[in-house]
Amino acid sequence: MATKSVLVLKVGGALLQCEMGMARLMTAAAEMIAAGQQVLLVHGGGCLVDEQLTANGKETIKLDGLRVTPADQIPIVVGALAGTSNKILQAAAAKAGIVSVGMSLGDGNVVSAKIKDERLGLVGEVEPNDATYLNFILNQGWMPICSSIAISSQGEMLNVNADQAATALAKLVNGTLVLLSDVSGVLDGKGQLINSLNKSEIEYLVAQGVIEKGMKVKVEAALEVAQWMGKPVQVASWRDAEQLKTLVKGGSVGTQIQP
Ligand SMILES: Nc1ncnc2c1ncn2[C@@H]1O[C@H](COP(=O)(O)OP(=O)(O)O)[C@@H](O)[C@H]1O
Ligand SMILES: CC(=O)N[C@@H](CCC(=O)OP(=O)(O)O)C(=O)O
Repeated sequence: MATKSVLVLKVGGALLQCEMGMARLMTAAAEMIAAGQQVLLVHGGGCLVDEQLTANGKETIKLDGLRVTPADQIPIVVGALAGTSNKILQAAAAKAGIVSVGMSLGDGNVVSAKIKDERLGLVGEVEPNDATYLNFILNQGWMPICSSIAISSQGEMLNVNADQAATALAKLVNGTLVLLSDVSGVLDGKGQLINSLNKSEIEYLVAQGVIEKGMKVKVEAALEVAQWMGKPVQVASWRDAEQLKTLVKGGSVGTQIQP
């Protein structure tokens, strides 16, 4: 049995287009798993969705960092996230010797899902529900790799922002959440890394337009979990080999979002 809390690592879609980044991340995950650390990987894939929508002649609209997802786009979104993105990561995990289980938010009753806001179409909002399935996988020493496609009780396939998916799963397993993006953390107006941020500082930087789009969604998701758990959530980069090494040792990296 693991003594430390489950490490919930969320990776953004840009990782999937970087072989080296994936290999480094999976090597780090394999080291942690070998040391008895349970790791749950949650992934996005926004850039793959963009590519697939364009290839199919569809247009993308985002509202406040979230993709408006009309019914005719959902098969493409589901294919890109629960299909291609998920399997690319499973393949990279296998190469690093990790036994993984590819899954989505729709599996094993892990979350409950409903439509977030009618204006966004088939975009989901999720709440933690039942950890049995995830704990079963983690207790085998396997790594769940979870996409952000959910299914509502009405049987709708829903597109969930992957940072918000990671938030629900981190709460579900009472885990330690680390959000890994393609930037070293939250940057200030001059492009410098901010080491620590609390609620009022976040509100100020959002109002100033310094934190926007995907980073706004990410920081708000991180703050929610930090407050819920009473401990900081880290926003860091999968690109940075040094940050990954520190993470393996249990250290702090990137921007600490304070409760
Ligand atoms: N203050 C900020 N600091 C860092 N990145 C920011 C900031 N404001 C906006 N961003 C943008 O947010 C992006 C990260 O969000 P997102 O694209 O959703 O990442 P991911 O796909 O990794 O979840 C950055 O690449 C950057 O373009
Ligand atoms: C509703 C919504 O916006 N869903 C996201 C899900 C993928 C995602 O979040 O990917 P990244 O982590 O790479 O940004 C989308 O369709 O892009």
